[in-house]
Amino acid sequence: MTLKNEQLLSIYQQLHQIPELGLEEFETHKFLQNVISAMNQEYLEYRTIDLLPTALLVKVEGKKHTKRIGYRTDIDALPIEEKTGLTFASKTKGRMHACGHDIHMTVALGILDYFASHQPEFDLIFIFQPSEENHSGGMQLYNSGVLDEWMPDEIYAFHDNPNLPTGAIGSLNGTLFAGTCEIHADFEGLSGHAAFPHAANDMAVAVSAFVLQLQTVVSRNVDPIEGGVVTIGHVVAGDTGNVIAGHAHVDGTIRSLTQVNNLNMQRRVRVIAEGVALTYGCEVKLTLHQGGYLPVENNHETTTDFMNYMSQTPGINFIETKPAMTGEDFGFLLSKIPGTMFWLGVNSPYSLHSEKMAPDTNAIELGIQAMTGYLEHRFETLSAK
Ligand SMILES: CC(=O)N[C@@H](CCC[C@H](N)C(=O)O)C(=O)O
Repeated sequence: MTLKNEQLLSIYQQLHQIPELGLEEFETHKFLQNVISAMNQEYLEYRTIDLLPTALLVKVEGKKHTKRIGYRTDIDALPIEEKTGLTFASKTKGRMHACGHDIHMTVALGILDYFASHQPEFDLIFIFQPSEENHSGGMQLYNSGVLDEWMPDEIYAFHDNPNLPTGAIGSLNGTLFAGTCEIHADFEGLSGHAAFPHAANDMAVAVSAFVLQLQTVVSRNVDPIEGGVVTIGHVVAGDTGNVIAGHAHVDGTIRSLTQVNNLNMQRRVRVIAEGVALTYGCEVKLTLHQGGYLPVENNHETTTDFMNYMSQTPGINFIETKPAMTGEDFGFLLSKIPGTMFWLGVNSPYSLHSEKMAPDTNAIELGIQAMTGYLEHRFETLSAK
């Protein structure tokens, strides 16, 4: 059987209702297994990973085994309270598929279902990967060795994009997404009475200086043609208005389109933190964590073929996009396996990670059609080589 559009929509709505954070996607894993177990099993083989129990790999045995193509979807959600008002909104308080990984999973299931009943020319490896938003699920999966026997020769994945028209396919040759590095810093000073600042060491002042000085990293240390991002999204200091804060904490992110630039920005953030500690006579504990969030660098050969197919095939709206400062741990997989990441338009007025993000679900069918068509075309290209 092949899944009909109403069934795909129902799968999407059920996934949307059960968002789970990275490494906790147990219900999602079970749901995926149930859906896949109803497909034609003739060509399917499965792998799970003891150390990453929510991951699931499915091989579709091809007619030939001389090439292997990987297709990856992420499966985790975000710690966000949903405010879409949808009838099938999240059933779990404080959890939401606000990054559209439920769309990614549904499209992956649609493609898998198609090839489960139309045996592919070569082996296909479907990777249902946990924890894209944090904990570097892609890197953990790769390092687990699960792919060693099933290593794809090339790999593909997409991210949904609320700014593109429904079903549009976007990509580029080169770096699609940024490499990211998390910033976490704790400042320790001395709390005291608001009336006696000279007898205390105010971490509200120190952390303010840190946040302001970080603004010089992109403006003064980065080649303006290359660009970069340093965002501090979370600052806390002290507890009340008449007590000097003895402790402050910040969380943020560094983003750049090259790894060289990312390392340069990390070095500047470290120097600024040390400088603030010296200036304000406090202790600072700084953690910079990049993990597997390397820049997403599309391979020239696969991406040229992908873009040619998408731009020349009737019925596909292909848009050559600019690089974006979003991060993706698919960057790690692309640093090991050549391949292509692309966008799928879902036309929503609300951005990724918004509590109101509600993708246009018509994109599901269009995404499945575009990608099954491309894979069939890719098999022909590879067979002719
Ligand atoms: C597509 C997307 O929104 N990805 C996330 C990836 C987060 C990486 C890491 N946890 C970090 O915060 O640097 C993004 O925020 O871009």
